[in-house]
Amino acid sequence: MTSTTPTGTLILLRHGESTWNSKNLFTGWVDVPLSDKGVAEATHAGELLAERNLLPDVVHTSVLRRAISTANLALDKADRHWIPVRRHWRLNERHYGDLQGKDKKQTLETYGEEQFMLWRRSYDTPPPPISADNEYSQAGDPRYAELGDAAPQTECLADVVARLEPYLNGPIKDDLAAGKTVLVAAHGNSLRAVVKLLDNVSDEAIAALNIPTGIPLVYQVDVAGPTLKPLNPGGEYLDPQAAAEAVKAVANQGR
Ligand SMILES: O=C(O)[C@@H](CO)OP(=O)(O)O
Repeated sequence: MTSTTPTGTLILLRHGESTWNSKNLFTGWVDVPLSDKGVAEATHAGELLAERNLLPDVVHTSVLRRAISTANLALDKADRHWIPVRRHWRLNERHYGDLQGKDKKQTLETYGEEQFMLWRRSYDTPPPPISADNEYSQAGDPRYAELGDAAPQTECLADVVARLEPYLNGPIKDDLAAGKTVLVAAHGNSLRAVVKLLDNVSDEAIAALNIPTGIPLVYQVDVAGPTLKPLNPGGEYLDPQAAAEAVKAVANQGR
């Protein structure tokens, strides 16, 4: 008797370049729009999906407009603008605490390489928390009202993994298990958290893993167990050459 593993197709898409990516500012939960280049990247992502006939049945996004706009542009290009949408703050970018709105190069110069990289890429050192009167705080933002005092004031990647895991192995896995092709439009660090969970990347190795803007990363996943398991570890970028170049640029931000 042959047994087949129930599998699903999970497409991860980091938003196209934002206006603050182009200005080299720490962004986190600040709700900035796409740049013109980001709009073009998001549209191109839709072309790549259509070319490969990878047509999502449902899309999950964060509650930040750079991810929402990216999903809309890509899906429109792929003629899938009509599919159901689910949004959740658990897919948001890492909250960057008091660094939100600060220039990456200036931060590197002020605090030095070691502190800069600890805040930016260490697994468990969060930046200092943001205060409620900071102009880039999310205090009072109605989209986070349900969180109350639990709303983060800063996060390290470990915090993002912890808040994202129940969503990945909950609503996203449920859609995959129902046979749907799932698009997740999210952010550099929330997708690093997804990749860490899927590929079981160590706390040390995840520091060197960067996600490029606007290039779909496709995983085939086993949906049978309690947690998603990739059948193609590391996934497949639909434009591997562009992805490799863009990954280097993300790694070098601030320099
Ligand atoms: O500023 C941010 O929110 C993120 C993503 O753009 O930056 P970094 O890659 O430095 O973590």
